[in-house]
Amino acid sequence: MAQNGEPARDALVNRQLPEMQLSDGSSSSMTAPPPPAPPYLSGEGRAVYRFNVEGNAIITGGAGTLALEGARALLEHGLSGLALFDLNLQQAADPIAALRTDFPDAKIITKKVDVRDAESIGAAVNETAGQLGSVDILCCFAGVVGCTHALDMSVDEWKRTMDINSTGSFLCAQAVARQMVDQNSGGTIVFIASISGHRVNFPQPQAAYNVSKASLLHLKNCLAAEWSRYGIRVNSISPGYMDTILNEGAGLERARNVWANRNPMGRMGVPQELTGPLVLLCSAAGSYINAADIVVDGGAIVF
Ligand SMILES: NC(=O)c1ccc[n+]([C@@H]2O[C@H](COP(=O)([O-])OP(=O)(O)OC[C@H]3O[C@@H](n4cnc5c(N)ncnc54)[C@H](O)[C@@H]3O)[C@@H](O)[C@H]2O)c1
Ligand SMILES: OC[C@@H](O)C(O)[C@H](O)CO
Repeated sequence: MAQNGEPARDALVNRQLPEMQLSDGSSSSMTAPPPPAPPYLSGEGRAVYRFNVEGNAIITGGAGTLALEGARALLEHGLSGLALFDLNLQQAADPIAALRTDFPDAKIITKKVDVRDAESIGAAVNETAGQLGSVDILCCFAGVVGCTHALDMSVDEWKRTMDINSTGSFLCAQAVARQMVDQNSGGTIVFIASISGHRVNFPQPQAAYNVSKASLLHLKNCLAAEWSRYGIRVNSISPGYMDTILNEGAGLERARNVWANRNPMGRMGVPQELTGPLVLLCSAAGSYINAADIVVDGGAIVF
């Protein structure tokens, strides 16, 4: 029953969750993590304050264009510590240095990590927790794209795309969720999926990429269902065509015109346009957003 505009919080806490069967044959019985404390509508409970980003984040593909823009936004909203994981950190030496200059109070570290390598991910997550004190947020941006007709697709290209975009995101989420469960502090995980996971890209042939991104949309549902009991929210963002290096070369010049012409807004997106949803999902403003996908594509998906 609501009183003074606030939910009856007592009714929401100490709720027993349905038991879940574990892999060792036992079952877990847990109490639901509590909702945020009141006041909801006044003072620091106001929405504007709920967009503060607290704790420390790991961002994979952290040397990429969209990831660096996301990192900057999380730091602007209060992130204390940031670990950028990428295979090729050198490509982003300048923007990473700029983040360190612009956010002198934040601890910013980098780790060379291949998201296909479970062992090195585990070690890097442990080291990050040691260096920053905790891991509270994971954003999985690491990804690759290829434009090969399905008739010509090699097994190696198919596997590489799936290994990095799909399995790589799972391995990072698993390692970070293990850390979050040990911390007993909950957390939030965001996969960067794509509108390519919702529909088939046109005009470029991208079966492997499209399927890898579709897998993330359901993976976030599965992990949200399993990990909410530990206070871990799992969501995704599906960008449309954004103006980044990923969409340059490889014969994509003609495709760029097609994408803009088929978009109700008549243009591609710019990296900054992803940052609002990322901050929402990584802050208390998103505390009841779970297993959701936020499409950021100018309306391309319906056109
Ligand atoms: N740009 C777009 O239009 C668009 C649209 C939808 C989704 N996305 C997704 O957003 C993410 C970021 O895209 P971007 O445009 O910033 O591209 P980007 O190429 O700038 O960034 C991708 C990053 O992933 C890193 N990476 C690749 N393989 C890796 C591996 N095995 N281990 C660790 N890191 C690895 C790269 O080094 C690179 O820094 C990708 O997952 C992409 O699929 C992009
Ligand atoms: O659907 C948009 C993308 O995921 C991506 O930018 C594109 O398909 C890469 O060429």
